[in-house]
Amino acid sequence: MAKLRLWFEVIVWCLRASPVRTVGVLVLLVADIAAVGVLGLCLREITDAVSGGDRRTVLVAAVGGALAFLVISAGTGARFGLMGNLGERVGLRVDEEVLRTATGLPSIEHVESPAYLDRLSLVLGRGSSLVYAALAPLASVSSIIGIGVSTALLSQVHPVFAPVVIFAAIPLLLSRRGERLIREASLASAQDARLERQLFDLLTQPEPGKEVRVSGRGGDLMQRRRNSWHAVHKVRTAGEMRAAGLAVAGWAVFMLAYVAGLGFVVWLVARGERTPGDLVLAVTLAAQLRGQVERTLAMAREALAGVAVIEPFLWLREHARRLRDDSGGRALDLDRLRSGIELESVWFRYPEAKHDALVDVSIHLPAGSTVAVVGEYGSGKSTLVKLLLGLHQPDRGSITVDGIDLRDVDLQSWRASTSAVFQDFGRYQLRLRESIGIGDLPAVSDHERVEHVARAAGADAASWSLPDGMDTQLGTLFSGTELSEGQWQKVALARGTMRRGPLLVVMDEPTAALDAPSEHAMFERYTAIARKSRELAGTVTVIVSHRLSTIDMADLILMMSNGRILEAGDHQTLMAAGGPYAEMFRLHQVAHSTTAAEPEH
Ligand SMILES: Nc1ncnc2c1ncn2[C@@H]1O[C@H](COP(=O)(O)OP(=O)(O)OP(=O)(O)O)[C@@H](O)[C@H]1O
Repeated sequence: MAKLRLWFEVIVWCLRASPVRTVGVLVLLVADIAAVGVLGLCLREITDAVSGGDRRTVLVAAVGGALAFLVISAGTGARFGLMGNLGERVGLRVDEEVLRTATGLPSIEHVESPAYLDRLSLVLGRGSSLVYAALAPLASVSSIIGIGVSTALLSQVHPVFAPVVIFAAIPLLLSRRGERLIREASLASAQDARLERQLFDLLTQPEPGKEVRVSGRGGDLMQRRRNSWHAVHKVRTAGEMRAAGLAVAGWAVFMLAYVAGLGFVVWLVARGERTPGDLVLAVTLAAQLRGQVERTLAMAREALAGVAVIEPFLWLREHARRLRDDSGGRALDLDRLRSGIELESVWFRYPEAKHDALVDVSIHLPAGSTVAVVGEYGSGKSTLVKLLLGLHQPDRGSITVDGIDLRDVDLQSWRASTSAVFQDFGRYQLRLRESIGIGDLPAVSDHERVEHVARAAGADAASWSLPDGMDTQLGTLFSGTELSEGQWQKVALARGTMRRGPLLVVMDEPTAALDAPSEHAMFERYTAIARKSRELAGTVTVIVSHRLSTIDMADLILMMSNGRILEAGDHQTLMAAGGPYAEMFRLHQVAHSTTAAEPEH
């Protein structure tokens, strides 16, 4: 049912994209049905009229035959050309829908799910195949009628030709089976294909490329890429070989029947039971029948390529609909936090991961507090903040904001009440003003506010001597000015503070690219901003950091390990408790004093 609906939808997209081309394809399909029969009949008339000396019939049949030949020879090419053009236009529409789905969903579960990514890689850039899938049934009907007309005319030559269509259907059926094998191979190798693509990007793109060159891991990565390529190639080649074997077998059956049939008519003509015109008709129709079957197969191949896109396309749609339904709820209507954010027995595991990333996490983050999350690598700090932002949903347990469960809230409205800066921040190659302003889209043209935020974050066009001040184009993509890592980070920080009075501010290692003095200055500035937000909206500010020197001023420190909160409290309390936090702090101080005591060379 969903497939039928999609079929109608694609036909409507085609008509909207180009009514002339769509109708052109349909007209050519109908013309193709008649042309083969007309050509055969005209050739028979010409042969018999030449023997009988009937010049007028020869002339009329020659014109008819020429027109039919023109439709057959030029029509198919023209039809594929028109369909290709329609495919490109509709492909854009399909890509847009997929991208809108990918970016418009409230959570990011989908972009971390291999099942989703596999489907996405099969659909993106291949939307045009849907046009073939939608028009192919019509083309197939036209081809099948054409084959029927040819068969009926051949039966006129001799009834023994009536079952010829069965022989024409054998290659069709075997080819369909072959295409299914190719499709299965393509899905089975999608994950390796994605890995191969990723390794290729890693080796060729400038940012990761630097690291690869310095570390000298280029050869190893190339070997891995080669292995992935071979894995993909092996599965796909096996599928293609089996499909080719089936196609050859189908054609062999058809060709045997074709040769035997023509031999039979030659024998009938030799015995004087049929005219030479009948022989020409049989030769023409049988040859054209082969062409018709070939065209039908080509159409079926295109259609199946489209079907290979239909399944993942419908899957993505359904997946997006489910995620949207799951996240449906009322808008969060809070102008300030009174109690705070409460996590109660929260468990979370990434799709297809083997371990829980969060294990039974329960904690109250009081309104107006600054919370620092610390712990070793992979202990669950980023996962915790992603759940707080609603980018993932807990598998068990709940997160409530002033008593309202985030599960019952329209996540877009919660997102509108939050600000976040991540370690892997975006480098938006826009003008500096826009790159900061998009942190709060409705305020992107508020120059005064953008400049104030930029100054506060140290993303100051004047001190960076940018050629066009705040209007300087950033990045090299559009011949703009490239910024240093630290400068890009300051832009990201400024963007993260554009929103006024957010209820939650998240900083997931936002200062990792800054030197120690810049980081210190940055935290002083952000503590002041957090204080102001706290008065305005009871904002909870969550800072994830590995640098203990920057977190001892937090009101609440969460010490994480293996997805659990081991300890929670302020710096003095945790130090007095002498637990894992105190131990980590002591080791940090020892390491720091050892480094400081080392003689300079
Ligand atoms: N997208 C993902 N898919 C599967 N597992 C993931 C994913 N992201 C993180 N994990 C796993 O979840 C656990 C917690 O990861 P998380 O990124 O939250 O740790 P972290 O404390 O922020 O680490 P770091 O300090 O290195 O940033 C780790 O075991 C990690 O391997």
